[in-house]
Amino acid sequence: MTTRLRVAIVQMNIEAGSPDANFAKMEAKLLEAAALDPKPDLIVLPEMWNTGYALTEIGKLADPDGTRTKQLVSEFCRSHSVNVLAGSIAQLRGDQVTNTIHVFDRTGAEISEYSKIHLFQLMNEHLHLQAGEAAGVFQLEGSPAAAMICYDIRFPELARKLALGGAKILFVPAEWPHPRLHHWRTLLQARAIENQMFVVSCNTVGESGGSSFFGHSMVIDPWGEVLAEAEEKETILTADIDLSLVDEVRGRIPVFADRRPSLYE
Ligand SMILES: O=C(O)CCC(=O)C(=O)O
Repeated sequence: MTTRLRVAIVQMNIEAGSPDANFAKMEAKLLEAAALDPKPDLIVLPEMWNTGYALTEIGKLADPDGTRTKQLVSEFCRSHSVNVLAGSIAQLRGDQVTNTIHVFDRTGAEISEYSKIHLFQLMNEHLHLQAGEAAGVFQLEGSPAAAMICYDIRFPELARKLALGGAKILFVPAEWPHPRLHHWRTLLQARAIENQMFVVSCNTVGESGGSSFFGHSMVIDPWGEVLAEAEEKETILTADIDLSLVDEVRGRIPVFADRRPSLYE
């Protein structure tokens, strides 16, 4: 098990409604990230990067069973010996579409899948997408990790459940728009501080469907310190994480031992 991880976050402009263009761009971005020196252990991609928020035509655009995504990313992981948290994609399952993260290890094996549990009514997600029904912790290079998607970070009880399940690092692919930058930064920091874990978020940039996405992907440590934060432009943001800090912080302020769930659960 390693406690040190170098992460590379692909903050990019997604072309809504154009999976071919987004797949071509993502392939180039993955190559750019893997070529960084030092090389990252993990590459993190944003929410719905294959289609963007083209929700009214999402049934036609979504990746059937995630096949195209899995082929691209799994092969990439194997040939570059890198882990990829493949953001989320719009995925077709039968006649429903989910907003789904796939995680692949260095061998190209899929190690986790998560579909967004909380659909964002303000952007009509509930009219076009099927909500996920399960959340869980997975092992990334031997360390417990978890993922949520965008609006999910407004639900502290989900993050707490994942932390209680052992997660030391939480990944948050997103397409979070203006004008709620202060919500984004505050909620991400709060999830890190209250759960004493790393938070790694990957937002998008650019205009689409009447929304403007502000970037500001962030890496936050278990004290709530911002280790890295992107600006409002396309970039690959990197940070070095030492997961042993989680145990140190949890030892200093024993929030988990001090909980009194019988009074509030
Ligand atoms: O909660 C918010 O303000 C933004 C959420 C969002 O854009 C999403 O979940 O796609």
